[in-house]
Amino acid sequence: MTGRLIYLIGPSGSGKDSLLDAARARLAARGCRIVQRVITRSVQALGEAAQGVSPAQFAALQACGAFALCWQANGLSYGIPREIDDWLAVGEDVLVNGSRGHLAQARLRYPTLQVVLLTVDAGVLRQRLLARGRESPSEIEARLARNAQFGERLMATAGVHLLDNSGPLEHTVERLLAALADGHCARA
Ligand SMILES: Nc1ncnc2c1ncn2[C@@H]1O[C@H](COP(=O)(O)OP(=O)(O)OP(=O)(O)O)[C@@H](O)[C@H]1O
Ligand SMILES: O=P(O)(O)OC[C@H]1O[C@H](OP(=O)(O)O)[C@H](O)[C@@H]1O
Repeated sequence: MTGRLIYLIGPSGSGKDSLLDAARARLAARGCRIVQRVITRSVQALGEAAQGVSPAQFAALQACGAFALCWQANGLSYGIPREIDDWLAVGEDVLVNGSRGHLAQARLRYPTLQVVLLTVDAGVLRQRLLARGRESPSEIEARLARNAQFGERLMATAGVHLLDNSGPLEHTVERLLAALADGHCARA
């Protein structure tokens, strides 16, 4: 029996961490794990359920095969611990906060990956990033510029389930849970 790997992606500031936090208990009640990421970000700026490591520590973990998936973006390195393979192997569903830039590689390793793309109106996105205040104004502009690389191409990609988070977070939580329960997140 193999569990489902659900790969949540979306622009920086679209609300991935907020959505995972808000849905965490209900996902757990359904047997879906949310994996803790390893990120080369200072503990002060983590702002999410992630493990902060130095670049040297990240490189050492990567070298010894600690990650099922890993990527670089926004000047940081991100790793998904390989424990997810054990969970999937015993039939547990696993949800990861992924990267749009790493989607093709993730699909190569996990051909049945279920992709959920969180979307948000452009003006709302900028306001949310500014209000969050985790990055400097120039870093925020760089993140918005990164979004332009992806454009709307991903929204038209087969096997990508769109989930809009421009409105209240509680509504997005309900729609995520419904999509997962109904199997609307078709396997790629
Ligand atoms: N539906 C919503 N309504 C209002 N504010 C929201 C909503 N969803 C998220 N936010 C706020 O938007 C900001 C960005 O959300 P969050 O940090 O979860 O985004 P993210 O996609 O995880 O970003 P990143 O990829 O950069 O970590 C936060 O300040 C959060 O509180
Ligand atoms: O732009 P793309 O490739 O989708 O994602 C790049 C990475 O940046 C964001 O993390 P954070 O804002 O640093 O927490 C995402 O969660 C992702 O891991």
